Amino acid sequence: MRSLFFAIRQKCTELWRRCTKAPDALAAERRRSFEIMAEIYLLAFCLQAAVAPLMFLVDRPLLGGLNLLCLAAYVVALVLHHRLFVATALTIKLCTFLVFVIVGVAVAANQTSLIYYLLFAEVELMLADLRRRTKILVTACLIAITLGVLHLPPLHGTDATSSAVDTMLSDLGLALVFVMLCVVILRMLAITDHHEHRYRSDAMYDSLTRVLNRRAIFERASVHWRTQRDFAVVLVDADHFKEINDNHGHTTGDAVLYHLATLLRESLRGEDSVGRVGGEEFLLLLPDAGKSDSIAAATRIRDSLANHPCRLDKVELSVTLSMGIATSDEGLHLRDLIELADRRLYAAKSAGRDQVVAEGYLDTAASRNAQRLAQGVERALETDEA
Ligand SMILES: Nc1nc2c(ncn2[C@@H]2O[C@H](COP(=O)(O)OP(=O)(O)OP(=O)(O)O)[C@@H](O)[C@H]2O)c(=O)[nH]1
Repeated sequence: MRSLFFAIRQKCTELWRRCTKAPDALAAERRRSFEIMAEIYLLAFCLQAAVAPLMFLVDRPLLGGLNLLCLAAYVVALVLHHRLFVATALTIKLCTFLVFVIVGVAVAANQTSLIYYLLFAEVELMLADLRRRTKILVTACLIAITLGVLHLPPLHGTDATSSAVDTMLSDLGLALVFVMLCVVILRMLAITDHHEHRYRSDAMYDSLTRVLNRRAIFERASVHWRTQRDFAVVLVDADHFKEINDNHGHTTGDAVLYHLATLLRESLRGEDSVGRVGGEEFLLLLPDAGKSDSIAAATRIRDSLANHPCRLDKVELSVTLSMGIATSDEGLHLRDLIELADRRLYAAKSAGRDQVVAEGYLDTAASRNAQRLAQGVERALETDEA
């Protein structure tokens, strides 16, 4: 029974997600509005579907029939919304809704809740992806309609039973308006949160390897530096990577980069950071690590790569890594540290690759690559200070 409940719940959640998810092609700034409007259509559909049978039960067939009309209109609106006919979808929904409210007010003894439905229509209008001018114009129309509806002469009878039923319907209507407003606002916040997380993650992480991007890793390094925390930097570069691209294609090269990044991340501790700072070049930050700890980490990475070589289509691609290590006590500025790690990386390459260099080269002139990396640090520091 429990598993059946969970299975149904999962299916419903999946269906809800499928109906409300913005198409991938939709521009980032339009996704939030798209998703919240899709949620409103679905929510309105569910609530009115729940209320429709009640209308027939309490002998209000006209309202019940109008409810069914609304349900059909919401389905059409949702389909059109998904085809990005956003304005047409909203027009259909609003018009059907207005007919429902106007007729409802004319036949019901108690109009209060139906008037509040018009307020909800205004909320919907404001959230829709329409031009400001259109919103203002339609708002003016909604105000006029609301005032007009307030002065509609009631067509209902005045016997005691009918007014008790109408009061019950009116209370139910008001409760539904509250529920809709709460759900819409909470969903709106959740959708905004979700998109903000996504944008922040896109801004921080490298899209190919999912480790930190160049700017984010340098910013993190500058935070360690400013807080005067002891740390080590390790520059890691794949050897002869060009050959992998040349011999197996760029897509295979991408897969190898992804494999290397995953392996680096998995070989380090939780507080360490990995970032991609160039094509096949990664920067590791190891807080509280001295020279011997960082050499141990580098050895762990090389062992891990030896034990888990990159395999694609059952072909094993042999990749080795060269690394240069520097610790925070070896430079007066962060850029010195990065330059030193780069000189040591260069030394590892010159000495035949597939090795780790953690000593020496303190006085050698900076390589061009080191200057490029150091500029990255400066930029990260500038952004941080701004
Ligand atoms: N597949 C793939 N290749 C990339 C990417 N970014 C850079 N590269 C390639 O990485 C290669 C780097 O080549 P080189 O700088 O000559 O270095 P290398 O071949 O690794 O040689 P050494 O570093 O000296 O061992 C170039 O062929 C770039 O095109 C990427 O995102 N994907």
